[in-house]
Amino acid sequence: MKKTVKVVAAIIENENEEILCALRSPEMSIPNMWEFPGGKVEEGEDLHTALEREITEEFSCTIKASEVFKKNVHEYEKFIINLIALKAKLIEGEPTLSEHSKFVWLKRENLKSLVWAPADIPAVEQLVKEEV
Ligand SMILES: Nc1nc2c([nH]c(=O)n2[C@H]2C[C@H](O)[C@@H](COP(=O)(O)OP(=O)(O)OP(=O)(O)O)O2)c(=O)[nH]1
Repeated sequence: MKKTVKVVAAIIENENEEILCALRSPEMSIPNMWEFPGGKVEEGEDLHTALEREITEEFSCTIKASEVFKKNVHEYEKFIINLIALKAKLIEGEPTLSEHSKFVWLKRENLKSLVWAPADIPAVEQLVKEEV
């Protein structure tokens, strides 16, 4: 049976209504695909704490996570992902690359120009439709 992993992802919006998009590196699972940065929720951890921890680990900056924006369960070849995307704001520092290949800040209308991890598509679609 495939394992289900619970993953939180941050939709971090800046003051220009741009959203942080990160490219998974060739060494990561689901390589060379764009995602909303985040990672796996640890045992006993709440969603907000998990997300804030992951962003500090991966981007050396501090965010404040807010509401859940979109949930999606997606079956990959090797596992099932329960992806929970939360809105977030940068509260300290600027994102710095470590594990990812690159990151970009994009306006909602340009999000579909990237090749997204399949599990992220519903969140991308909802963001493109969202009124700001
Ligand atoms: N962080 C993140 N992961 C995503 C997204 N969409 C998607 O399919 N994934 C997949 C890629 C990975 O297989 C998994 C999350 O693992 P990860 O590698 O980012 O998390 P982690 O840092 O906790 O993992 P690790 O240290 O155990 O490798 O979920 C997304 O938008 N954000």
